[in-house]
Amino acid sequence: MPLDITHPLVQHYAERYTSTESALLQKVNRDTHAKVLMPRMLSGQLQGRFLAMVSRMIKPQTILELGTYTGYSALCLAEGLVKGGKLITIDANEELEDTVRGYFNESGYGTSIDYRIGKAADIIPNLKESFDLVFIDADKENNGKYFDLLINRVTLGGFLLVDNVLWSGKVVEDKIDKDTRAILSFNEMIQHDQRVENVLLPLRDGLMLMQKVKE
Ligand SMILES: C[S@@+](CC[C@H](N)C(=O)[O-])C[C@H]1O[C@@H](n2cnc3c(N)ncnc32)[C@H](O)[C@@H]1O
Repeated sequence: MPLDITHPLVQHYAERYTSTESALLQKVNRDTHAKVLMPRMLSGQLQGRFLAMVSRMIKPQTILELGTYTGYSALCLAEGLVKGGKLITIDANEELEDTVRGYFNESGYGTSIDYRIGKAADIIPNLKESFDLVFIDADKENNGKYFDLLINRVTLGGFLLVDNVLWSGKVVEDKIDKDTRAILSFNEMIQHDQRVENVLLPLRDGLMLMQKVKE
């Protein structure tokens, strides 16, 4: 049985006292729950407002997201882009492409978002940019590989966020499956990496927030 990271009543209270989503984000959230497989993957209001707030604090010129899904978190992160800034978001699933492009165009961030379809590990080596903010939310077993591929592409003082690092609480259970093992070893690796300062936030399914402090 997966654990609730946050007591459901506390979660509900936190959502109630967090800014509401824009009309477009509400639509993305609603449509995803009505029409798309695994809607639980969508960041949602609380985490989405957190991502938007972090991005607005950083004011990034360049953002990279791995795992676009229906575009919800990309739209949140784009809120903090400086004028002329760019967000690259990558997803392996081409089935959602038209819908997601529609949301991006509707958002007003359409020209700032570079949406790529393909496997993250194939696309990352061809990216020329360095990034002020990276959000890793794709295939969880490759979190470590993505961190290794990207850490030299993050600007000094820049930030990374990795989602689902508490894996429905399975990280503290006795019985460990393959996916949980990958999450555990990623968290362990980050804890010992001197290039980053890290905070594991028990928000939703766990967010690892890191700042690159050393080359
Ligand atoms: C958890 S969802 C992303 C949720 C989204 N970031 C949000 O918060 O609304 C994970 C996404 O990663 C994508 N994905 C899985 N493996 C991938 C890979 N190797 N490369 C790129 N995307 C991948 C899936 O297709 C899925 O849409």
